[in-house]
Amino acid sequence: MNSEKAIEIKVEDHSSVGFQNILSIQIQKDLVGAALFSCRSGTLKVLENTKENDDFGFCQALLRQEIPDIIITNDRDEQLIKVLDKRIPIVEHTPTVVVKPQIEYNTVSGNGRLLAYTAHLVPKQEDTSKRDEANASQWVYSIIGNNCSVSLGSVGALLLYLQTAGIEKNKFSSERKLILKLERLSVLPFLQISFESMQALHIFSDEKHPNMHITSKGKKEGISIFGLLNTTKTPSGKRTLQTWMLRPLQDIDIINYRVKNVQMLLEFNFIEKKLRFYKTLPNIKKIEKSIDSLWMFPSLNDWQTILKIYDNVNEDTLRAIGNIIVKTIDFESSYTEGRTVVKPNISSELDKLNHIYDGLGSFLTEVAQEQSQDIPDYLTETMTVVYFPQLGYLISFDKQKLEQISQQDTVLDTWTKQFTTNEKVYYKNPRMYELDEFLGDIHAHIVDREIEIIQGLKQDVRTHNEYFIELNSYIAEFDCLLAFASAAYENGWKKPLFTDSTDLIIKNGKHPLLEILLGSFIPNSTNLCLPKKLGVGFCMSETDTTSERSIQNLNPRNNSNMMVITGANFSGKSIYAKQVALIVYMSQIGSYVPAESAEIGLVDRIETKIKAIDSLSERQSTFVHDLQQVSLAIRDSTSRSLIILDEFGKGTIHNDGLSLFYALVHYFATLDGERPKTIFTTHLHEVYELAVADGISDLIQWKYMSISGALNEKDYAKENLVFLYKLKEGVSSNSFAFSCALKAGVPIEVIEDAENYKNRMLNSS
Ligand SMILES: Nc1ncnc2c1ncn2[C@@H]1O[C@H](COP(=O)(O)OP(=O)(O)OP(=O)(O)O)[C@@H](O)[C@H]1O
Repeated sequence: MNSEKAIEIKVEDHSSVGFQNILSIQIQKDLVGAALFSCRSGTLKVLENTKENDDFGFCQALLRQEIPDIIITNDRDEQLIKVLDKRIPIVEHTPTVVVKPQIEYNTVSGNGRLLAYTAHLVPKQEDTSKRDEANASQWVYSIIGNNCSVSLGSVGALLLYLQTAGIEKNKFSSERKLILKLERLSVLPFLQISFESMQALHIFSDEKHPNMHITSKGKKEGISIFGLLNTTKTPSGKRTLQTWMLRPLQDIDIINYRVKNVQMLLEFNFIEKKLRFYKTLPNIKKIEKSIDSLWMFPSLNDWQTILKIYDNVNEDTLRAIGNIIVKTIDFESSYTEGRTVVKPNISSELDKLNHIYDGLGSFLTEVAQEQSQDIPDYLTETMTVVYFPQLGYLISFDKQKLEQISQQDTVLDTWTKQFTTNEKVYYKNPRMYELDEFLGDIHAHIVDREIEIIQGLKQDVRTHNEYFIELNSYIAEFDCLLAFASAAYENGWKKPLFTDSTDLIIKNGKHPLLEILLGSFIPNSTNLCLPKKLGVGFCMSETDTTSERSIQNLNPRNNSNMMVITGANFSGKSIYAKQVALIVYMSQIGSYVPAESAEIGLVDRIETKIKAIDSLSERQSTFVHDLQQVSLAIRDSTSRSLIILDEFGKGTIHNDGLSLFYALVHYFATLDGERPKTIFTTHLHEVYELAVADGISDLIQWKYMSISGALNEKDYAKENLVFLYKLKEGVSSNSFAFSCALKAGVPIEVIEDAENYKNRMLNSS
C-alpha cells in the first residue's frame, strides 16, 4: 500500500464516513499511541501510550474491540500497516487503511489541535480570565491522563483527516465543535492502570520503566515488582514478563490459565527441580540467539543448541529438524577441525573430494619418492612433499641440510623457492605446479562445498520459522510462569481466588517490596464488599482512653467497599493502601499474591493518587496533578474499579482541602449501587464528624493504624511510642506529628515551640 493510493480511498469515502469509527494509530519505538473518533456520537477517545510486542497483540485487541471502519496510520511502520490491512478476525470486518506521511503524526501539533478542538468543552470558570490554554490543557489531561505523547501524534493526524475529509462541516454546524465528548480509550481484556499508578506502586523502577523513552542500557533494575518477579532466563521471557506486567488482564480465562500453571509448577515441586530443568535445556538462554543466527552465521554451538531442543522435546516437527541437523553435521570432526564439517553421504561430490583428500598422505609420499630421483642422496632423507590449503603442493627440506649444498651440484636452482621457516625451506617445481593444476586446492573445494551444504541446511531449518517463533513464545511464557512460581515459592505467596462478585477480601496481606526491604512486615486484612443491607452505624466507645476512638463491635455491618484510614504520621497508611492495590494488580497478571488468602472480584481499573515510597521517588505531585487523578477516578470508575487516594486534600489550605476531600467521600458513599471500591488515607479526621452529621458514616469502614505507648499528643516526648502497623476499626484524631518529629531528630526545643504555637492557635479559634 502506498500513500497516494490511500489518499484516493479517503477522497472516495468522504460521503460515507458520516457514521463511522475512525481510528488513528501509530507505534513509536514499541509504544502504541491511538485515538478513536466515533462520527455517530462525536466522541474522541485517546489511549494512554501502551507497550506493544512483536506479535502486535495489543493492536489486534484494540481492532477487535473498536472495529474501526477507517484506520489512519503513518507510512513509517510497514509491519504495522500489514497488521492493520487485514480482515479483523471474529467480526470478519475489513477496515479501510489510510496511510499518511509521518509528518502528520507530530506530538506538538497534535496537542495544539486537540486543545483547539476541545476548547468548547472546557468547563467555564467563574473568573473568565482563567480560561486560558493552561486551564484547557489541565482539563484535557485530567481526562486522558498524562502519558499520551505517542497518542497525541495520532490525535493530530486524526483531526487533520477529519478536517480535510470535511466531516466536521457535514455533520456539525459549527467548525471545531466536532468533538462532543472526550474520553480515555481502554482496551479489553486489559486492566486499566495509569502510568502514574504504576510508578507510585513501583511496578517498574523509575529509571528502567519500559514505557519510558530513556535508554537505560546497563542500568540495573531498581527495587520494583518487576525486579522481584523477574527471574526469567531468556531475553524473550523477560520481554514477555514486561508485557504481562504492563498489561494486567481482566480476562479471567487467561488469568486462570497463568495462575493454574503456576500452581502446577509448585505442586510438581518444579522450583526445586528447576535446576534440573535448566540442565536439561542448558542452553535455554541461547535458544533465541541460536534461532536468530540461522539468518546469519550459525556457529557450531548454535547448531548444538537447536539440536538440544530436539533432543529434549518429543515432537514431530522438532524431530524432523533435529534429524536433518544430525544427518548433516559431523560435530566431532567439526570441533577438532574448527569448522562445520559435513558428514558423508550428503553430497557425492563432497564425498569424492574427501576421498582424494583422505588419500592425499600416501599419494604425496609416492610423489616424494618419485621426485627424490633428481636430488642428491644426503638431501632426500629430509625431503617431503606437503599440501597446504591455499598454498597448494610444496617440496620441503631441512634448512640445516640445505645449507650444506654447494651451488654447482644442486638441481634446486631450477626450482622456485616459496618461503622459509626456522626449520624448513619450501619449493615448488614443475611437478608441484602440475599437482596444483591437477588436484587444485582440494581443501578449499571441500570447505566451499560444505559451506554450500550448510547454507542449504539453514534454508531447510528456516522453513520451520513459524514453528520456531511459536516455540520461542512457549519458552518465553514458560520462563515467565516459572518466574512467577519461583517468586511464590521464595516469598510464600498464595494463589488468589477469583470470584464473579465485585468484592475484595484479603486475609493478612503484605506489601511485597516492603516485606523484603524491612525483613519483617506486619500483615493486614482487607474486606471491601458492597453493603448487603443497611446496618445501624456505630458510635464512639465511652471507655476510649486513647486518641483513637475505638468502634469495635459497634459497626455490625462492616461490609462497605469504602474505607477511610486515619492514623499517625508514619504509621503505615500509605503502605497498606499500596499493598491492596498491588495484591489486586499481581493477581491480575496471573501471579500468586503476598497474602494468606485473597478473594478477588476482577477489577477493571486501578486508579491511584499515592505518594511514591519517599526514598525511591523522584516526583512530587502538585495539587493540580492530584486533582487530575481524582477527576480520572470519578469519571471512569465502575463497581469493578479500585480507587486509592492517599492523603488527598492536603496540598491546599486546610479547610479547602477538607471540604474537597469530604465532598469526594460523600460523592462515593452516596453513589447508587455501582460504586467503586475505594481506600482513602487521611489526616483530615474531621471528615468523620462531617459524615456522622450527614448520616453517611455507616456507609464507610473507618479504620486507623494503631500505635502503642502514647496516649495523646502531649506524650510526644515519651520514648515508648511504638508503631504497630495494625489496622483497627476506628478513627484516629492525632497525627502524633510531634512524636514523629522527635523520633526524626528535631530538637525538643523546636517541638516545644510547636506545641505552644498549636495551643495559641487552638485558643484563638
Ligand atoms: N505493615 C507494616 N509492617 C512494618 N512496617 C511498616 C508497615 N507499614 C509501614 N511500615 C513502615 O512505616 C513506614 C511509613 O509507612 P507509610 O508511609 O505508609 O506511613 P503513613 O502513615 O502513610 O505516613 P504519613 O501519614 O506520614 O504519610 C514505611 O516506610 C515502613 O518502613
